[in-house]
Amino acid sequence: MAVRIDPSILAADFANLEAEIARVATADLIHVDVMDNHFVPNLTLGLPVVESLQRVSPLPLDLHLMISDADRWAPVYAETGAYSVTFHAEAAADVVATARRLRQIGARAGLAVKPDTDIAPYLELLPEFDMLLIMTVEPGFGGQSFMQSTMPKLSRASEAVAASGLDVWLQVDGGISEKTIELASAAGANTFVAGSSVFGAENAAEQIALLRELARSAAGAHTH
Ligand SMILES: O=C(CO)[C@H](O)[C@H](O)COP(=O)(O)O
Ligand SMILES: [Fe+2]
Repeated sequence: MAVRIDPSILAADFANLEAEIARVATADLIHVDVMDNHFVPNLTLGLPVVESLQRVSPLPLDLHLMISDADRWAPVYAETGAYSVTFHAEAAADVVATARRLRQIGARAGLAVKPDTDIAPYLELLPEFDMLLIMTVEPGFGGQSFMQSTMPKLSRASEAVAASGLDVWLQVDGGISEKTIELASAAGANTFVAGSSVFGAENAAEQIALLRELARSAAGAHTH
């Protein structure tokens, strides 16, 4: 089973992003948290920085938009050439129309839900998405504790994806470390965002390898 590790640059040195991305070159994707101080109470980076990262990153960019008015802005971010654009269900008026726009532009379309948002209404829309992001912390800040209470929702999504036969990735984001990744993998996640646990490690490549190995072995435990 494919396991993807996506370091979140929220935990990197923002003055040296190109060098920081080089430290995690053995990962699969670079996770970029865009926050607008409106949808979430924090402000990170926007289009000019995403465009610059797009020019220098050897790995595909996985944009996580924590911004209001996702219907309007998600396609604009996709136009930067990003590999994947994930927007929040809570921030979009028409999730299907927005996902279709993203795919038309050539990006993978991801749909994110906060810990308290039910995933059930979106599971019948699986063919419209390439990825579901089940947040495992309240979006807004790095370094928070993994919320195990989100695991039943992840299992439910995993069962729906398996039943559909579609290759929709299941991503988790928030508090993913060597202590929590097996739980998320056993519940069906295959795409793991890790900020502080990767960028906070002395040897980021070793930490990525460890997370990958733990996720792989725990995935074997998962049965539908
Ligand atoms: O979307 C996010 C926060 O809203 C980040 O991607 C996430 O928090 C990663 O940080 P950490 O691994 O340190 O929890
Ligand atoms: Fe994120």
